[in-house]
Amino acid sequence: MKQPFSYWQLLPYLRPEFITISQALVCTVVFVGLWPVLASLAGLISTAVGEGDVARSAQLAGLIALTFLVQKVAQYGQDSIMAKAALNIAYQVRTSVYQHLQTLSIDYFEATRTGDLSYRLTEDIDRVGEVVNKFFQQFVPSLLQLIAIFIYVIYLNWQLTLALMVIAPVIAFIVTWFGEKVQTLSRRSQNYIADLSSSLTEVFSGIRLIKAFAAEDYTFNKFCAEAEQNRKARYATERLKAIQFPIVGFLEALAVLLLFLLGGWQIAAGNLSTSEFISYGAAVLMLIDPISITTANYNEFKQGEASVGRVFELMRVQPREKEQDGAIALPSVQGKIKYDHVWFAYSQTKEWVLKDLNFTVDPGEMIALVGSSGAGKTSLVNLLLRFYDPQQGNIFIDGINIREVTLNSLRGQIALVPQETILFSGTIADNIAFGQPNKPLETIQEAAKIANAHQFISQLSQGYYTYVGERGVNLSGGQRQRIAIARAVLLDPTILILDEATSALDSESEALVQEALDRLLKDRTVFIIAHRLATVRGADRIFVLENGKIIETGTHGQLLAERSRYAQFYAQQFYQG
Ligand SMILES: Nc1ncnc2c1ncn2[C@@H]1O[C@H](COP(=O)(O)OP(=O)(O)OP(=O)(O)O)[C@@H](O)[C@H]1O
Repeated sequence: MKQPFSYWQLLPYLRPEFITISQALVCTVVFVGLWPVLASLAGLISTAVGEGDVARSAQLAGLIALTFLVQKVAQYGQDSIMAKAALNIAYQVRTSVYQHLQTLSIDYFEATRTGDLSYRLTEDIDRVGEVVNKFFQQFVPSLLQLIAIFIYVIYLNWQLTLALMVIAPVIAFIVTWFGEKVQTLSRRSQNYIADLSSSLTEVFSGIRLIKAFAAEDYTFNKFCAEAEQNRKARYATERLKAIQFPIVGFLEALAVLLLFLLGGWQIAAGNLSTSEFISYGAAVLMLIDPISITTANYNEFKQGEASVGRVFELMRVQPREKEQDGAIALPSVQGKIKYDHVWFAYSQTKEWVLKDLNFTVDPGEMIALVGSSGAGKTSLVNLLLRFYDPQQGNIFIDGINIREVTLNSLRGQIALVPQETILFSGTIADNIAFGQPNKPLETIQEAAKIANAHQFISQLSQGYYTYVGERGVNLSGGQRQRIAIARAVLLDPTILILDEATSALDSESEALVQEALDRLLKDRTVFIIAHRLATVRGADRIFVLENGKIIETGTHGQLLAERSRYAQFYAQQFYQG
């Protein structure tokens, strides 16, 4: 489907820059207005030189130099002020798109290729900034220059101007045609480069799997095919541009020749003096630059329109889990959780993933969720964080419906420790205090001590200031888990959701992680997606999920005694443990 887009969408971002742009335009008017003055001075000095009048020639030369100087200062003002406005606009667009993306639901990011999103936020927005800059810095001055000089040449000799105008529509038609073509081709090649960037992100993040499956050739061939598509599309655009410029240039040359012929005719007819003809010629030469600049700009604007479209398309995506109007901040809670006849389906599949969940968890209780893969454990906890909303039923924390509270206040009281610890680029301290930049180092260290992480962090070369994440130090699985635990300790949530790591740790590391977890879980309401025997045994209650339903609840001992489904599951999953 073709998206409705145009540069009008940039208008709200131009408004705050109104004063800056106006200042730049004042400089533009001075810059442009001096062109006809220079053309007429060129006519006068050529006559003075022709007459051998040295004094007048020198006087005029001084005047011309001064005019040029003023004009160039005005040009500097226009360019520098406009660059500032354009960069401000790109910055505003970039930050508002980023802010908007943050409000979107998890499923949007699951369905969208991250490479494509990054491309839109970087390359596309840069192009938007460039277009705004060129519009005011080049296009508007060139257009005004065209208009000013045009009025001047009509004033000098309208017959000559009329004749020259015959060629202008031909050029305009050819320029427009090429512009449309270039836009179509360039949109295609931008899509290909976005595909390429997404594939690269996938490949680099899945590099272990690719190597493990010896799939290098397969991914290389896929990469080559995508790179080839991009090459072809880019070449088609470049070839078109290569034809466009010579054709427009040739037409311009023809126009100049025509000028000489017609000028001779007008001088012979007594309608034009030689000095005026020289001014006329100088003015026409001054037309060439703005014509080629507006031609080039037109193409860039067409290309840029594709970028504007791709950027603002993101702004039109609406979050699915919205805050209600008048949502209140969730007050500090005790941690009583109630699922009241909750039914949930993912929007893509529409099949019920959770069916009529109905339970209450008391403050400080630890619930282990067990069940086979796909039973709905992750979905159950996702609803508590409002990553998704249930289609039927409601969830309450301390009796407050979570749909009625602000997302920040809800999520601020729940900590999530995922199976895989994600470390962001930054120091270890930044990672522990993730999202809480003002925490003092001592508090961070306290959290790390509780999480059994302090010792190994202190042994790193730069301690808490050691860089991790991309291009940072490598940490073991157990160390990463303890950083994730420290993160949760620092957040000190009332409610904790823990997706237990499945990968086996060596026994020393396991003991350290377990000890850290025991401290973290104390006195909080906890949901653990349990993969280990020790966890299910230690839970106050176990919920056994099957096909989106809770089929059994109870303690480990109770459930085993009942010869339940849990007992079978236990035998299969944990017996070896
Ligand atoms: N984002 C999603 N979009 C569509 N369907 C999904 C999504 N996430 C999970 N599902 C489906 O929902 C069902 C429940 O998945 P869920 O991840 O909650 O199960 P789980 O018990 O946590 O499984 P596992 O132990 O493998 O993580 C599965 O059938 C799964 O395919």
